[in-house]
Amino acid sequence: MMGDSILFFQEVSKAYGSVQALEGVSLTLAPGEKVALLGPNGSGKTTLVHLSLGLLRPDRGRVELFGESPKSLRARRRLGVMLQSAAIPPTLRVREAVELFRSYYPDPLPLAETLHLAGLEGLEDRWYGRLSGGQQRRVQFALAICGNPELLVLDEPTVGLDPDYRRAFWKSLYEWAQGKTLFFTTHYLDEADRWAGRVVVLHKGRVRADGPVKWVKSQLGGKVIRFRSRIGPKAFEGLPGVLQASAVGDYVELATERPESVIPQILAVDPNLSDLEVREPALEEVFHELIREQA
Ligand SMILES: Nc1ncnc2c1ncn2[C@@H]1O[C@H](COP(=O)(O)OP(=O)(O)OP(=O)(O)O)[C@@H](O)[C@H]1O
Repeated sequence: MMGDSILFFQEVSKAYGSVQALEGVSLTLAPGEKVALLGPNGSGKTTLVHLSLGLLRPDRGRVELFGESPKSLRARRRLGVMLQSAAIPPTLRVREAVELFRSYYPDPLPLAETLHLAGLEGLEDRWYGRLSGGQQRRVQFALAICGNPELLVLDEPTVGLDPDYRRAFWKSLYEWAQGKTLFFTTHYLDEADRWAGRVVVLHKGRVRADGPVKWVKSQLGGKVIRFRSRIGPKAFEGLPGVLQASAVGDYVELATERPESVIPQILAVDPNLSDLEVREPALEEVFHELIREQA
């Protein structure tokens, strides 16, 4: 395996019948990394997560968790997991569920701290099956962190959470996750942008981009020039160095690789433009571009 990696994939492929879900995926997670796994529906994210956890076997290649088979009990005791669905008995009370899961781990978090981090205070005596979908998600989060694991794997953890709790969830997670390794999938690109130090973009079962968020953003080499103008985006579209022009609310936005050469030209087209700024593209813009390139 690679050094003291937490998770290691080497040339991993997995097919379901004729559907090639993953193809030649290599990936290493180092201790303490916060990694978001992104990709459109069906790109192979859940398959990759399930392989990491030993729930699936690769057809080809190698998967190691803490340097061992993901099926090994020793490796699993260092791992917390929150998947898209959870088989938790409906008549188990919240406190009982957390106590049960804590008992699987050698050095669990205190019960009160777990309940606090997951926002479950006041719900301890409720049956799991009688909770709302969002509350059940909180219980699943509590079960994922209650063992105080070194690696936390989360598959779309914030689906079904309202915006307030989504924010609270990430805040709690980060409070807990100092020094831990985090691997999560999400369709909310703002979550990856804000909370991951590194993003891996999957598309059609292959890794399309892998690196620090800033690096992935610079992959396309682009910047966005934004300004207010009475003249519409069409007037700027054909200028040399402008890749794309669009109207966003009152603003015109231009994608370019050479803002320094484009700015004098746009000032020549509209000397009265205002609120000029040059910014990095949002992860969302880069993501769609990366996928479009490969379509
Ligand atoms: N058990 C299965 N049997 C057959 N095909 C499957 C199975 N599980 C997944 N697939 C297919 O494998 C591909 C990858 O699916 P996967 O669930 O890994 O994607 P995903 O990126 O997690 O998608 P989503 O964002 O929709 O959750 C898809 O084409 C999917 O239809």
